[in-house]
Amino acid sequence: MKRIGILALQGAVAEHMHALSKLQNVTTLAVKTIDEIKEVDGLILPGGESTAMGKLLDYFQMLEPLKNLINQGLPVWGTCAGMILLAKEISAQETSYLQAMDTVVKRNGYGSQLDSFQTTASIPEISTAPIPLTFIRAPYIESAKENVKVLAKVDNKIVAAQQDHMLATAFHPELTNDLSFHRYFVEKVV
Ligand SMILES: NC(=O)CC[C@H](N)C(=O)O
Repeated sequence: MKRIGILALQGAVAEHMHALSKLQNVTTLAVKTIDEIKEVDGLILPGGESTAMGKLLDYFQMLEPLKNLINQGLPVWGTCAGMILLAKEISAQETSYLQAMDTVVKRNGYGSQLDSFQTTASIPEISTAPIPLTFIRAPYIESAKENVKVLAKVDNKIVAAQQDHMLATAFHPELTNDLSFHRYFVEKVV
């Protein structure tokens, strides 16, 4: 049995818990403190608003301890805002947060909320079937070092990537019925 935490300071927490509840051999925990995070085998940083989540992490003095846990190998998956939190650099922004993945991320890379969209992509590492992708005021990875494995591109922009125990998606698998990214995280990354 693997225990997956979802960082529950802000954002799409319930949706990830719901998706994970459909998998076998997984229990979920909405985590709000570093002590709770130390109890899980893997952590999801959900979508939401990266500035708000970053401020909350800072306010609750969780930024440095979480950064250390990730550096020590805690498996993490950042979706959308979570992907922004994981990036070493955020394009056109001075502050970045967990500085864990060797990526430069562009926030709101597709424009405003109204430019949210859905598409499908074939991502062989994740699933043999095409995967539906939901982008909501999404970021993309502008550039990544060669130790970052690019999993998917949409319109030639990197939208899913993995670096060792860290997974990042610009889109929201928890808002679709496709469980392949959740399964991949739990089985292959954690
Ligand atoms: N769906 C999302 O997580 C959107 C991310 C948001 N636009 C941000 O910059 O944090």
